[in-house]
Amino acid sequence: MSATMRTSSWAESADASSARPVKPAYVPPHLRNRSVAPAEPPSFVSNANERGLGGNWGGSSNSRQDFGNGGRQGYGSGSGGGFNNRGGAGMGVGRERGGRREANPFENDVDESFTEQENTGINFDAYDDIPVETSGENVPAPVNTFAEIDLGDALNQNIQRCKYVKPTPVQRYAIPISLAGRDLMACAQTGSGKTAAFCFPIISGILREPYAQRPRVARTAYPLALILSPTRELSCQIHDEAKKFSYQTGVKVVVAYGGAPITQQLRELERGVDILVATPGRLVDLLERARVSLQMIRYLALDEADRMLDMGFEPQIRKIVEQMDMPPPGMRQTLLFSATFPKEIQRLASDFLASYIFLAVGRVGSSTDLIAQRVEYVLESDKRSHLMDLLHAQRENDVNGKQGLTLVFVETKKGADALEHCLCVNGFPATCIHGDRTQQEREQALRSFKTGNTPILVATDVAARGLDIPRVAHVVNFDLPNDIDDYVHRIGRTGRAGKMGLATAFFNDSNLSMAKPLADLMQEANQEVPAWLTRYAARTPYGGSRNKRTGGARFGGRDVRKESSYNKGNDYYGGTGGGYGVPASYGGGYGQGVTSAWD
Ligand SMILES: Nc1ncnc2c1ncn2[C@@H]1O[C@H](COP(=O)(O)OP(=O)(O)OP(=O)(O)O)[C@@H](O)[C@H]1O
Repeated sequence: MSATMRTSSWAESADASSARPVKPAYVPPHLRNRSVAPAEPPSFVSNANERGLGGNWGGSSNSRQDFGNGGRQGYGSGSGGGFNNRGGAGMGVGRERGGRREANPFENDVDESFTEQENTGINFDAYDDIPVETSGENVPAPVNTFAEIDLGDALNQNIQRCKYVKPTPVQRYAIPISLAGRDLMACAQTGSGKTAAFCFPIISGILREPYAQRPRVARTAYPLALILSPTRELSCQIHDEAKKFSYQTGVKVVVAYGGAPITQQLRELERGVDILVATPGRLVDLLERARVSLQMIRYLALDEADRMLDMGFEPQIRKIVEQMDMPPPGMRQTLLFSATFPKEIQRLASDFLASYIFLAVGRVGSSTDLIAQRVEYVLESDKRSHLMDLLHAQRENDVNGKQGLTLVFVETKKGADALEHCLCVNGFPATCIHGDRTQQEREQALRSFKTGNTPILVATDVAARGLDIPRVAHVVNFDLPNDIDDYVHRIGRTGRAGKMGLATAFFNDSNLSMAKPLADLMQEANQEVPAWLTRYAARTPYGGSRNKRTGGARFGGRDVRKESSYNKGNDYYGGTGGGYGVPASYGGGYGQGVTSAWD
């Protein structure tokens, strides 16, 4: 067990630093003879090398103790709300195909240490003035209630079990569009219920035509739907959600992701699969072993689609979608979802779609914006002490004894380890997640964070997208990302499903390229932009094309087909008209006939 796990109470730990031989001990602000005000940014003419308050915590990493992992729970054996927490035998009342009892996926909900049910207190009024824009031909009308949609009794019952009272804006639009059989590119803000927006129509569609004849080839699975996501943890989360939505429907959901033993996943696949949730790497492996065939795929969903189609993942996605045996666009239904959709990614994505509808659901109206954003000028050398000041203040302000969770984003895996260590030795219970940790360690870290045992999680971007962790009260961008879209996803780990959240970013001269996009984004969200950031923004250009947001003031993306240059093919992708694989039927026809709806 790491030091983080051994710390029983955050409140005790920061003050009880004498209990362990830790060096250097964190000195809370009230015990220091110093001001705790954040460092002022240097003037633009000075070299930014003046030191702010606080000691140099950088030295502490040399004194790292070996916390080891000895006490960590084994893979898949943890209790309470863990990822891929399948196989709770005998708990459920349902029955899967093949006669196995179906575990009750709702049981873990009450197993969480936070007993308030997160979904009951959603401030849906905050969604009332949210802007919505749709484009494409014959856009189906949105609905206001789940009752208006014919999802079937079993699915409706599960929606009730999830305590979803009414659809979120993205669900109001995306579900009727998908049920009408249309391809969809949906861009909606973080934490707004996109998972259900693509899962409901898929489950409902499979239930409506459940008897598709599938080939009988020994040891090869023929799923009807494929949901791809960029990280293992997100795939597990989608799997957990999809299991809830499909409980007692007979629809079988299986997850396959790297870093975990493949044999267990193969066994699950052999038992039958309707919906396969997967990360691209493990899926390619399964396809190459001929243990999965995509021949029967009727639904393809890409969650975090812009991430899936950027340089890191695109070749694998093309291989899966275009070079194996998956039916082509038009023969399958394709649903792409994200909170951000840069233009160049939209162009790539159109290769996978047929006559699609673009849906943009904007941020919640400014006065009720759910995430309060702060940016503070903090020199590199002061970041650690400044973070500990924030964490300390947070603890002091905690009136009801129920500490919110804090997610701290750093740039590198080494940086994550070092910061976790520094926090631990200074009595702040922290754990970390990044790509160099084993899957077992990653899952344990998340579980410990989620349950509140370790209320501080230091993470690289592996945790930036999609993870839905209740009670994340504060996201700290200890190191700012280089891309404003990454910032949007990171801060979206708080303020989810109508809840309020706080996001603090540390900015210094190494983040100049982010000054303007950050200032613009904060202004759009009606956040207070510090005068010094405005000055930086005025002096520094955008940090490359990726930092020009496509969505303008209200959206995380806008339909690229509306741009006059769309078919001219003279941007940096270099193709000529149609070079993006845009179906001929588009032919510029989106200039007119574009429907636009405002909620
Ligand atoms: N109709 C609804 N009513 C109440 N809660 C809902 C509803 N739909 C979804 N939720 C809850 O909202 C939370 C966020 O949903 P989800 O994780 O799907 O967001 P997301 O849009 O995919 O976010 P991200 O962009 O970060 O991936 C989840 O806890 C989910 O259970």
